[in-house]
Amino acid sequence: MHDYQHDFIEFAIRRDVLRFGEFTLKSGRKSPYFFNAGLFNTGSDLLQLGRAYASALQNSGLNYDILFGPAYKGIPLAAATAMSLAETGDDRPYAFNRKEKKDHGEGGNIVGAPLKGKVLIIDDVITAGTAIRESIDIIRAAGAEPAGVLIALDRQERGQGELSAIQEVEAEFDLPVVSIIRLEQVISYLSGQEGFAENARKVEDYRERYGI
Ligand SMILES: O=P(O)(O)OC[C@H]1O[C@H](OP(=O)(O)OP(=O)(O)O)[C@H](O)[C@@H]1O
Ligand SMILES: O=C(O)c1cc(=O)[nH]c(=O)[nH]1
Repeated sequence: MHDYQHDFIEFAIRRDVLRFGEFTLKSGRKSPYFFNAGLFNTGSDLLQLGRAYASALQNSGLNYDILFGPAYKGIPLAAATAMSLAETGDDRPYAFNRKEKKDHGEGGNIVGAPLKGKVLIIDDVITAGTAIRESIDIIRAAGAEPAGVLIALDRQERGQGELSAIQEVEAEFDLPVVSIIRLEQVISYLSGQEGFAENARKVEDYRERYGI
């Protein structure tokens, strides 16, 4: 595990973004853990979050021309990542969409840099893949091509079939999906921490049952 991944898990637990208990997911599954990126909600959270996304992106070696954050939650994520990349001397354009088309002012539903070349999509999580499919449609409609997807946590669990929604997106669009952390790293972190043994066991059991 890289330092930025270890630090990100501690950061997420500290901010209650990563919680342990019993949670019902969109899928109806009962999960012993939940990741709520909406609780990264201060300026310093955004700063640290942007740095974690930027580290994951640089570590991935992905080749891209522009960052794209799908409305709404992807917007601050793409902006924070672009700022953190710039801090490291890697100044990239970024853009985002409006959910509702605007017909006054400059019009259109893309804001920021023009969508050109290889576009990297940044979001918090992929559940069924709907937001990513919509982003790919937007990118292609602008004459650009998707380069990959960057998210915070990969839960590494099956969707309806044998694959996870992330694996389905990778296979359907031949597109890499990179995450800051994966569930297996959360488990490895918990296993090494005093006071987390019970949570580690429950998360491992869940992974046994639903994991990919
Ligand atoms: O893979 P999916 O099934 O699409 O689920 C994941 C998407 O859902 C959430 O956003 P949401 O669509 O709720 O919009 P928001 O960002 O405006 O909250 C989340 O931020 C992802 O974009
Ligand atoms: O599957 C979900 O509903 C889900 C899981 C999770 O950890 N975080 C989240 O925002 N949604």
